[in-house]
Amino acid sequence: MIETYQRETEDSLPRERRAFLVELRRAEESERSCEAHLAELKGLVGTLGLTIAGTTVAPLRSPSPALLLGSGKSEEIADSADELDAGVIIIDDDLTPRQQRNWERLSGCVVIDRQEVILEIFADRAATREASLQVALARMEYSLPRLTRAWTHLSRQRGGSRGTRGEGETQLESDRRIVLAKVAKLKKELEGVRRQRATARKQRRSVPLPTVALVGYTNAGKSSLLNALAGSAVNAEDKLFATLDPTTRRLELSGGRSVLLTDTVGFIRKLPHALVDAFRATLEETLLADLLIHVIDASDPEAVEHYRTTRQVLSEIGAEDTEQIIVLNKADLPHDPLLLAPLREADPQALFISTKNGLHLDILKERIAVMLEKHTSGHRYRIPLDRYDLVALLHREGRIITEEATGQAVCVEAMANEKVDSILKAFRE
Ligand SMILES: Nc1nc2c(ncn2[C@@H]2O[C@H](COP(=O)(O)OP(=O)(O)OP(=O)(O)O)[C@@H](O)[C@H]2O)c(=O)[nH]1
Ligand SMILES: [Mg+2]
Repeated sequence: MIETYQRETEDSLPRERRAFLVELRRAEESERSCEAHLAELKGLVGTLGLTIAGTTVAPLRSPSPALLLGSGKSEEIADSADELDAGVIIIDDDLTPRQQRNWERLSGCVVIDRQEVILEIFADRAATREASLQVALARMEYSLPRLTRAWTHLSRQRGGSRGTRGEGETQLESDRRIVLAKVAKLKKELEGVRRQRATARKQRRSVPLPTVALVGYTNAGKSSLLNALAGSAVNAEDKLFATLDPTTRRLELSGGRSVLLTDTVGFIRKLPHALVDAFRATLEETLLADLLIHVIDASDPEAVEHYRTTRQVLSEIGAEDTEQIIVLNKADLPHDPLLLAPLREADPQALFISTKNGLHLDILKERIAVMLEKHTSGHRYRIPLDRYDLVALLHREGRIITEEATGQAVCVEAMANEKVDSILKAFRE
């Protein structure tokens, strides 16, 4: 069934900003999850600043190499887009370069697949040099086999210039060479930026605090949780992919313990591989963490699928074995306990929280402290006040867990390497 939208929004934007959305429904997929996917796609497309002229759900039985869908259905979709005056068709799946080209020929529209939608959003969001370079690289990797398309990127079309079509073999070859040269240049520049970041991380690590990374589906509330726990003001918005760069804050736990808490980029169903590759360095913050807090929007009917997607991306980057605390966020909103049962099965200790009203944040902090205990169990030293140089040494070279001044001595619980420990041996308790 083709669903159309009200005329007023239809008339307000030119044809090239009006999109017709196609959700594919595979045999094994339930109607409910298909609807949820379409709702998510609408959110993504809205984020891109396009108007939705109409939507349809097309059953996908056996994928065709030419158009993915059968030719009859494809023509029907192209006609609907035309009737609704949509200049963009968005298909919520991956299209091969050939399928995309065929679709554009068939419809006369710009035809965009899911990967490109996500790439475009990342491109819009990228604020730092590193994020911009990473996204640029991912986009080039995506566009390289698609150089014969009428428009390489939506943004170009948004900018109003249609770009010249790479006509003929020679034009295509020179386009390829240009793109490859750009890729090489970007990679080199990225290397430089990453080296800087590695240095920054090393400096942070030289105050060796345990690290905790917030991970989860986009819009789950990771940045909000960082703000609520660490009292910071990281950008948290009802926007998909509000965060592209990791932000780290110090979090004080009970008993004078501290940890470093890092907010990271959100994940999404079918996250383009090119992006996972490009963001590998950023995602390293997750990989190197001692503990992950997996944030789930409990009010989202797709919470379980979001959980699985996040697990899958974590395993893609090699962080699947890192210990996790599952938090079911937005508990202040209505949620269905039955729907969430698989999550409680995966982690019987999964904790309902709300960053909005502060529910259970104290318990979460306790839980973090307990989980990190094993990373922080060191020795207790009783250091006389006149040997404050040794306390300073521990501060410099070790990881302080607790510190307390008592009369003539300072009692420090700390992790230290063997060398430092041997210097302090006489003061061990
Ligand atoms: N009702 C309610 N809303 C919340 C809660 N936590 C976060 N939100 C809202 O959810 C939206 C997304 O929050 P963010 O913290 O930006 O989510 P994120 O996981 O960082 O998202 P990305 O950076 O896009 O991956 C915002 O509009 C928040 O205000 C909560 O406990 N309850
Ligand atoms: Mg965020």
